[in-house]
Amino acid sequence: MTRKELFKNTLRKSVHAWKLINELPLSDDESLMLRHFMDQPGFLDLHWRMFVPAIKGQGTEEQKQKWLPLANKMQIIGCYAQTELGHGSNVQGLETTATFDPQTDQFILHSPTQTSSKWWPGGLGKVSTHAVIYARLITDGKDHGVHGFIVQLRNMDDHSPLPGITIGDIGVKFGNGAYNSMDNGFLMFDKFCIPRDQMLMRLSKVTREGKYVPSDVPRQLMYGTMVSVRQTIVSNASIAMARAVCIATRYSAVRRQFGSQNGGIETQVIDYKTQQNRLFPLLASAYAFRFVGEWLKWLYTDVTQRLEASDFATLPEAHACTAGLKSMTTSATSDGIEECRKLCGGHGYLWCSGLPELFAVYVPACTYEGDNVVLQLQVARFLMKTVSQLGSGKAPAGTTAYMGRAKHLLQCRSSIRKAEDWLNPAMVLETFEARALRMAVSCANNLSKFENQEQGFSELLADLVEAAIAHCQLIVVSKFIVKLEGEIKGKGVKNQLKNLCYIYALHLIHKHLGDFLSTNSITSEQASLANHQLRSLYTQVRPNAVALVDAFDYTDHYLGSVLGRYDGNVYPKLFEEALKDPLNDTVVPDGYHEYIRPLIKQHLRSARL
Ligand SMILES: CCCCCCCCCC/C=C\CCCC(=O)SCCNC(=O)CCNC(=O)[C@H](O)C(C)(C)COP(=O)(O)OP(=O)(O)OC[C@H]1O[C@@H](n2cnc3c(N)ncnc32)[C@H](O)[C@@H]1OP(=O)(O)O
Ligand SMILES: Cc1cc2nc3c(=O)[nH]c(=O)nc-3n(C[C@H](O)[C@H](O)[C@H](O)COP(=O)(O)OP(=O)(O)OC[C@H]3O[C@@H](n4cnc5c(N)ncnc54)[C@H](O)[C@@H]3O)c2cc1C
Repeated sequence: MTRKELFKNTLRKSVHAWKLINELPLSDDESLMLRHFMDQPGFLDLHWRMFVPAIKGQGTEEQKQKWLPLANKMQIIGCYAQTELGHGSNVQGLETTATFDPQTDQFILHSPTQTSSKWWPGGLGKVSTHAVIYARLITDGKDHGVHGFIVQLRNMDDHSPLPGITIGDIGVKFGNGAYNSMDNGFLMFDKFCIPRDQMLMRLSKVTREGKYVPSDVPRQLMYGTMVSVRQTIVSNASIAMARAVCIATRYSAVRRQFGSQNGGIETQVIDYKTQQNRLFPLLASAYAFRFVGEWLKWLYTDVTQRLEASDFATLPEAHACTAGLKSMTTSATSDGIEECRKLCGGHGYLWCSGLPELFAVYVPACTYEGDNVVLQLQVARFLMKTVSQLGSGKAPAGTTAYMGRAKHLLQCRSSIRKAEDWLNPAMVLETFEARALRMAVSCANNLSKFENQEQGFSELLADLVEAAIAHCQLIVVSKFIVKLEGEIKGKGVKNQLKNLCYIYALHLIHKHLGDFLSTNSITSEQASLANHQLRSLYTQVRPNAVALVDAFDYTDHYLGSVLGRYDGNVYPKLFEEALKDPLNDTVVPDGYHEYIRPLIKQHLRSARL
């Protein structure tokens, strides 16, 4: 499809989905499932996942009563317009202004520079009638920082932009289809006025007289919508990883290369230990991310309930966990999808393998909802704070509780003696805890050598990110282990999941061996025992690998991959796909008479001379 066709077709699908949701009707969970099968980014994502939650989280009761019924019936369509051309990560650096005019009881929204143009918001370019706009609040000449406002963008009769608003799509993005179904947009305000009651005023207010009244709740609650989406992105990482792994695993069982004895059949590539060493850790990651996603959902629900009761104690941890796990799982999934493409050899590069499109549509997850490095630095700040409070009498809680055993973890030596010890959950966990704590403490020690903490922090950024990743990996491993300790339905399933859990953990040790060795969390002998155990786990997973991806229950239609077909009938279908290509509509291609024939005829003439 052309961009225009793709966009229009996505509108058609979205509106049809909305019709089904109402007519059947579908529950919230079923509606999410429908979005999952629609399988295309579109304006509904931003309306439901960001616009509505922003009003719910930051609006007063009156604002919610006014705006939510309209949004819930989709009588208005909204988006989340925070990022600008000049600033995305640095939210406090946004430039759009919202200046209160006491004469008219209005805010005047203005884009003072080119870099202050809103740039990127999904659904903004062509669809949204409204947006939650983030802008600097100015009253009586004083800048109070960034706040949220509900703003109507387009005329409700003919969809034209309201006077004072310039709006459009930012252009084609990475990939062929992929994220191009979405109208990511730009927006500029030219002294555009909105009534005072359209500032989202749950967290702070501006009175009729123009007085700014901050509330006593943390201002970071303004970032709540991002926390909520980051949490869902972790579960989505599992879905995308599982999809790529399903394709690569099934195809690896179909594909044969080398190893034929006496004219017999060749070896299935899935039987090569190199293939297993690249594929099975990704299979394990798909399960691991699913379980940590379930846990994160619980954590998010818990913190939301606490916030409602004005208990803000766990907010920093919820922020660190959602930011860190969003970052870690999306980076691993993007890399994993690309690895799955390579695992499928040349055919993985074909569009009909399903992997190029999956990669193109998935990879912006490393950037949207917070650049992955920027987010790990938030985790690092949280860890440095926690380390600095050790010994103060305040026991670390939640995911940093292990730091409370700092004395032990800083000096303990791993008691792994034989390969099977690597199947002991307590030993594995302690190894990850020791590594994470030692990396965090080492960063804290290095930071303390700087007189200026901020300067030290910026000097040590790379180490800090690594410490944050170590902490996040510990969380994923520990939540996988917790999952195994709970009730798991299905005969034999627990053993399979155990294998995957240890593959996940031991492969991380292998991949980050430098961390584990340099922190003395393990010795090189223990590392080689881990590798030995890993190979044995691969052998155990091998006979069940296809069943473990079939368990994701993806239909062929959803997978959209000739290589990942359930029936394994790959080769005839590759031909079928090739023959569908428009280039094969004619035997002699368009352009032959214009370019090829004159070229070769000229060659023949000169050859005769
Ligand atoms: C089934 C298939 C379906 C598929 C559907 C997929 C689902 C996804 C749908 C939507 C898809 C895409 C949408 C994408 C939308 C967007 O991208 S919206 C824009 C997102 N933008 C960002 O994420 C910006 C990133 N930047 C920030 O979040 C912050 O500014 C940053 C965290 C970098 C902080 O910058 P600072 O300037 O340092 O922060 P301050 O504002 O000064 O605050 C400092 C303190 O506040 C704490 N903090 C920061 N963020 C939060 C938070 N969210 N919650 C709680 N606390 C927070 C921070 O730790 C500091 O605390 P301290 O002072 O140290 O104690
Ligand atoms: C597909 C897509 C959809 C989006 N949808 C929306 C939307 O609906 N609404 C919306 O408001 N926004 C949206 N965005 C914008 C998105 O949230 C931002 O692009 C994102 O937050 C990253 O910010 P940035 O572009 O400013 O990156 P930058 O911060 O400019 O990053 C550039 C580089 O600088 C590095 N960097 C930046 N700061 C630091 C630092 N402090 N320390 C070390 N390194 C640093 C980063 O790691 C990165 O390598 C979307 C983006 C994409 C790609």
